[in-house]
Amino acid sequence: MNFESFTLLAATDDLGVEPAARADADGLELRMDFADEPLAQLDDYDGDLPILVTNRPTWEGGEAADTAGRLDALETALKHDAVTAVDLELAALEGAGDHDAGRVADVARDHGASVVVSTHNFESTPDRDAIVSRLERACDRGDVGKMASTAQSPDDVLAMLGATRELTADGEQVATMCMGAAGRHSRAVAPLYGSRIGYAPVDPADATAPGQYDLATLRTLVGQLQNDG
Ligand SMILES: O=C1C[C@@](O)(C(=O)O)C[C@@H](O)[C@@H]1O
Repeated sequence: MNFESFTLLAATDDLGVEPAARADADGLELRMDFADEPLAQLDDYDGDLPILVTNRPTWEGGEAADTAGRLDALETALKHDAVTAVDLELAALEGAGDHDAGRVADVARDHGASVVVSTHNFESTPDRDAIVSRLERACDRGDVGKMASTAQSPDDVLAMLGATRELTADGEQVATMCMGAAGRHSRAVAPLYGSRIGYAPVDPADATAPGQYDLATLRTLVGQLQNDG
């Protein structure tokens, strides 16, 4: 996955959804922190879609303990040919937590995999300049800078879309979305402003974040809006 154009990922904790995702997804996001035996799942995987692996620590809204083992698991996952991208938290790359995530980025590059550097806010959305500044730091450390914030108003979504457009115009690769009910439509609209990655569960009951559309719906929405252009 090079993310040179919009890439829609089926977000999941179960690689068994791959056949059902093929019609609408460009790849899978395996949320290793949500999954049962994620490395065994990767050992058994024989699907067609490429995989981005994420192992989100508890301090960034996930379920993985902040241990060296969390990063070790990502490094082991990167040894699988189907794994062509990895998500690393900006905070982990900038020294938060107890372990240096930079070693995972090095392994990713050794395997020709893309590095998505992510940052999340489950309470609010910063102003546009703060979004730009934080995403620039993320872009400096990987191939795509990603922000998922929580919108409380249409103004929050406007700030995220404006930042997305600004950074894209500057030549940066970003992935942006606003979580929650007020931000939900940004998942369909942000790609028109340059966002490179979307996340959606095959089954809406299996959402990995607030406000996600199901995969088929998001593919339809983005496709129709892109065709309107
Ligand atoms: O960081 C992201 C984005 C996301 O939180 C979303 O809002 O769709 C979903 C997560 O699975 C993914 O790792």
